[in-house]
Amino acid sequence: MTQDAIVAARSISRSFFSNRVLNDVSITLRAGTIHALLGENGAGKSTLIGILSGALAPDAGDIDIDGVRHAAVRPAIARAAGIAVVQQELSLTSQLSIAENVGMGALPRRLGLIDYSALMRRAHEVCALVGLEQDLARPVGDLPLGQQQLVEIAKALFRKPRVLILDEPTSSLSAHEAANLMAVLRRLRDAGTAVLYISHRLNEVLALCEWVTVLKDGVVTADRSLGGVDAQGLVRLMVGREPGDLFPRWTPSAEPAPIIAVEGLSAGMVRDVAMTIRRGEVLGVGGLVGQGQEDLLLGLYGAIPAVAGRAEFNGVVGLPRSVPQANARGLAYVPADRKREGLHLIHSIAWNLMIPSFGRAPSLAMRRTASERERAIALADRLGIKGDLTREVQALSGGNQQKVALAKWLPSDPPVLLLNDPTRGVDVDTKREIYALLRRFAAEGRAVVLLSSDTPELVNLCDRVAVMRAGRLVRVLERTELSEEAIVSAAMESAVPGAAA
Ligand SMILES: Nc1ncnc2c1ncn2[C@@H]1O[C@H](COP(=O)(O)OP(=O)(O)OP(=O)(O)O)[C@@H](O)[C@H]1O
Repeated sequence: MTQDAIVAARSISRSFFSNRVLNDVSITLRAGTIHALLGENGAGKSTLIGILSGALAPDAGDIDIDGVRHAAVRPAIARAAGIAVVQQELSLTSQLSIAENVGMGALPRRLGLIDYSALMRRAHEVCALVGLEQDLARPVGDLPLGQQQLVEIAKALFRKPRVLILDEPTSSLSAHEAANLMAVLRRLRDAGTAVLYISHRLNEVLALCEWVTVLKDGVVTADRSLGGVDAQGLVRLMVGREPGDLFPRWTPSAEPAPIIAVEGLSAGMVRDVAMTIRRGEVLGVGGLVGQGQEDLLLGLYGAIPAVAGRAEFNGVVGLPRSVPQANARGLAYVPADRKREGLHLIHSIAWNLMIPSFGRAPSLAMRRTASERERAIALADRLGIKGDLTREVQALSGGNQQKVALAKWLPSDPPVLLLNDPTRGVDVDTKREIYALLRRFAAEGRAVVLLSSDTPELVNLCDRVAVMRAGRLVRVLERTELSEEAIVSAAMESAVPGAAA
């Protein structure tokens, strides 16, 4: 690469207590280059970007910014140099408006006061750029997770960064929004921005990036051009061995009789949805971000009130009116926002895994039973959650937190499992394990409803895919009709009221 280095980190090491997370890591970010940073969950990617952006100090090593050497980057230095980060976990303030969140920390001022018209103008520009079509006065907390992710990206662009670091920016975006973001990143690259792009979606990395640095257990195992590398080659670089197939081979096992049948369901954003869910199937739920997919799952789960609808649920007539009622009818729900809903962050991995199914409180620490402990160990093993199970969940990498959130539901074997984007932020090896697990689950005669922003996952794993737009179910694609193009075009078509799954 011949472009100018803006940031050059050399021999960076960093430990948390006795755990050495980065070991002698060097990386150079150059103007006009999109650079991928890859590695499995827990490899040290977020820690490295924390160090590059001033959120964390290294224990050893130094960092040149525009040719000036720093032992550690302070946040003010990073800001002045134009380094902006889009974090994996959102850092927005729910009560503030979209515009205020986007401008936060860089509010334009005039005569000492906030210049609201300049704020709105610039906020409009960057929101339009990322494809966020919303009233900018709306509180961010009202938006679904995918749109919040767009706000987070708009917030970074608001600062006109010279170095833009994105940690899993498309993990809650649909194929359409992700493609739009990639077009934006290419334009920024062409205008000279250095982009560091972290993603577990390898097709995106191949389509977007010119250079890759791979971390494995905190050590750089590759730092090279992406020219001539294919998806299998990327996996090989990351896991250090020959990759197997990502998706399991499976034969359809759906029973014709539905376990759940719903008509005229309206709940939250959802309008007049008719659908069936069958034992033995994985039913995908897709579409553009924020079209009511999450509300559909929450409506089925009794977590948001249904204003209308008839239903038969596992032999019982009527929609569940509350989460305990849904649990009693055999439904489990794994939320997307693991930090806020799925996990008890200040408790250990073991404690989280020991919480028995359907919300019963775990036994007190002094009285934990051997079977609870054994269950936690077996679950951790089943999903490849490595290391000491007494660690607090908040100290885990994002992907490993997601594994814990999923693992805690597995032993209860609920007849219907509602999953909200379960592989978001999860590395390729764990994805493979989760996919195999979900198909096994279906083969055992249970039903899986898989809301996913990852279109290849919908195509390769699902018996049928329900596509939503503006709160309505516009199309149900059967297995024989499934392709990424079919899902995207169904998502973009205008709504067809009354289409039924
Ligand atoms: N604040 C912290 N305290 C203790 N350990 C931490 C802390 N932050 C990160 N770690 C540990 O550092 C290691 C690297 O985590 P990091 O988040 O950098 O990984 P990552 O490559 O970004 O993973 P992912 O793909 O899952 O996001 C993990 O073992 C994690 O548990």
